[in-house]
Amino acid sequence: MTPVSESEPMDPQTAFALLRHAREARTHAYAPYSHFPVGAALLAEDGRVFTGCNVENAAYTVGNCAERVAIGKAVSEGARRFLAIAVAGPDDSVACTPCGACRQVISEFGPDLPVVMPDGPDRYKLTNMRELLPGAFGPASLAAAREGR
Ligand SMILES: O=c1ccn([C@H]2C[C@H](O)[C@@H](CO)O2)c(=O)[nH]1
Ligand SMILES: [Zn+2]
Repeated sequence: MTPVSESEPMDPQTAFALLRHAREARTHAYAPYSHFPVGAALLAEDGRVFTGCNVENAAYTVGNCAERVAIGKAVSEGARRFLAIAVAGPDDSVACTPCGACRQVISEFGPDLPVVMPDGPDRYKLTNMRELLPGAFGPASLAAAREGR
C-alpha cells in the first residue's frame, strides 16, 4: 500500500484500501460473547499493514480489542511509526469509535494518527486522538511529573 504522510489529508484510495483490510480482519473476530465483531488495519510508515480483530475470553475482562491487537502485532514486528488506522465495527453504516483503552494506546503512537471508520457503503469518517482523547496522559506527562512541572 502506498505510504502517505501523516500531515497530509488522508487520500481516499488509501482510506478505502485500509478499510478493506479492516473488514477482512473482522471476519476473524473471536466474539462469541458480545457478538460484536471488529476489525482493524494499521498502516505503518514503511507500507506494511498490520491487522487485528477483537479476541474475547470466557473471563470477559481479559478480552482484547481489534485496535490493540493490531498495534501489538505491529510493535512486536518492529513498526512504531504509523500513518493511519482503520476500524470496522459490525455494521458498515455505523462508525465504531475506539474504546477508552484503545484511545490511550493509539494516542501513545500518534495523537494525530488518522482513524478511518466506515460510514455507509462508500463513505468514511476521519478522526484522531487529539479529538477523541483531549488532554491525554502521554510520554510528556511522565517527563513533566519527573521534572516537577
Ligand atoms: O472499537 C472497538 C470497540 C469494541 N471492540 C470490541 C471489544 C469487545 O470484544 C466487543 C464489544 O465491546 O467489541 C473493539 O474491538 N473495538
Ligand atoms: Zn478498544
